[in-house]
Amino acid sequence: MKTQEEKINDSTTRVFKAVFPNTTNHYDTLFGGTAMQFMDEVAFITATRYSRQKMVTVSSDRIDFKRPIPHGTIIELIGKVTYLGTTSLKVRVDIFIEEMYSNSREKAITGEFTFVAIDENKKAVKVE
Ligand SMILES: CCCCCCCCCCCCCCCC(=O)SCCNC(=O)CCNC(=O)[C@H](O)C(C)(C)COP(=O)(O)OP(=O)(O)OC[C@H]1O[C@@H](n2cnc3c(N)ncnc32)[C@H](O)[C@@H]1OP(=O)(O)O
Repeated sequence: MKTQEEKINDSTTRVFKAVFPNTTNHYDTLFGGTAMQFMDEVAFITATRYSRQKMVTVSSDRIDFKRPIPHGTIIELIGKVTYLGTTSLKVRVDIFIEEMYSNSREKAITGEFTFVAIDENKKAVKVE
């Protein structure tokens, strides 16, 4: 039986993507809405890997866009469970920018998402 800390570590989810022009706006930076979609997906995967239950998004908390993400960079999204409630849990997702041809790396976006575990009748159930 895993401890809560082991479950959080094991469910921490890292996804890399290359930022190509099909995801960028007229400033040549990643669309904010596209970043939010990537984050929701990584948060969902993290919540599901933590609980192995059906999870739905109930809320997205504040999302801070600290740096623009230029095309031609690599981004890493990291999702980590930060809070466990009774039927809900929170996942923080950070996006880091890496330049392709140097070791430069900086945090660009941070956000938090709340998920609720549901049963076959779509009712909230305890997160295991
Ligand atoms: C063209 C290309 C397209 C590509 C595209 C790709 C998309 C790539 C993205 C993929 C991403 C996948 C993501 C899939 C997941 C969905 O998409 S889910 C769809 C969106 N979400 C929904 O439809 C959920 C709708 N809401 C509900 O069904 C109900 O509110 C729920 C979730 C069953 C909860 O029911 P309820 O009666 O409100 O429950 P209640 O007992 O009041 O609260 C339950 C818990 O939620 C908490 N809670 C309730 N409201 C809130 C709130 N506003 N804030 C924080 N906590 C709250 C409560 O505090 C409680 O927590 P605990 O104290 O038990 O821990």
